[in-house]
Amino acid sequence: MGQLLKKPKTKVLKQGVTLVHDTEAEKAPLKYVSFKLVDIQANAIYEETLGSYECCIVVVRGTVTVTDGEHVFSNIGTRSSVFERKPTDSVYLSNGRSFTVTGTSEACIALCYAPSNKQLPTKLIKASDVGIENRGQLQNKRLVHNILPDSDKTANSLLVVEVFTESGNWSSYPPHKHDEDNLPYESFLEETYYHEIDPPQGFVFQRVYTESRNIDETMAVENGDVVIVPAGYHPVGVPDGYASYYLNVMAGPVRIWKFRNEKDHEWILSR
Ligand SMILES: O=C[C@H](O)[C@@H](O)[C@H](O)CC(=O)O
Repeated sequence: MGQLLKKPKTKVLKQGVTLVHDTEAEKAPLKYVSFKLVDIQANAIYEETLGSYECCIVVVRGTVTVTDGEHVFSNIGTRSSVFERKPTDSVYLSNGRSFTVTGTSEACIALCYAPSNKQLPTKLIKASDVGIENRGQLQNKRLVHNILPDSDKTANSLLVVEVFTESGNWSSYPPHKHDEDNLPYESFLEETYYHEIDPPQGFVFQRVYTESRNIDETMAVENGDVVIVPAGYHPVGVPDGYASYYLNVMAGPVRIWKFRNEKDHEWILSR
């Protein structure tokens, strides 16, 4: 297997708290972005103190209570499955903050990290405040929940978005990249994908490839996998009969999402 596809690797941290993904521990080839996925049982507590990182805690499913010692966000989370296709609650915590997450039901949280040196206020990103976008046409349609878009100044470097792609459709397509620090034409953003598939025995195809093809991995991605995008184009194709969910984390030297479509495939936008 190449180095960009990460399968779940469970590690019990303490009673009722299981680490499922940890890109840093898995030595992912990333400098800016890191990602953890944690399963929390009811009444179990995950705790962490952030160094020079900020973190967006996304309540993937179930409900939790988050506190940083000053704020308490009780019983947040809106769904028992991502495939309810509704936005969820998230919490932004800046560098230097300590926090705990207590399960108020059986829950799964995504911890999305990026560098941060200027401490910003802790913030509950309510489901009702998440921007919803229907993008694309024909077989390129997808539903996007903008949890932390670059237009939202809550964070210093973190960008977080979740994307739903229905049966037989493509997303992150036409292939685009954001791997050159060349504004205003393109920004450099590393990216992670946390994938879920419905029904869960399904798979999606994702290719990650650079202009030079020094990176060129085509993966069959299964439910619960993570894909690392250090650079390059990164389209996703969803087989007939299945639905795809992925949670994206992006970060780089400048917090702007400015991508470039691959010239060979840009024509599909003008149909
Ligand atoms: O760069 C961002 C990621 O590729 C996805 O969030 C993508 O933009 C989703 C989409 O528009 O298909």
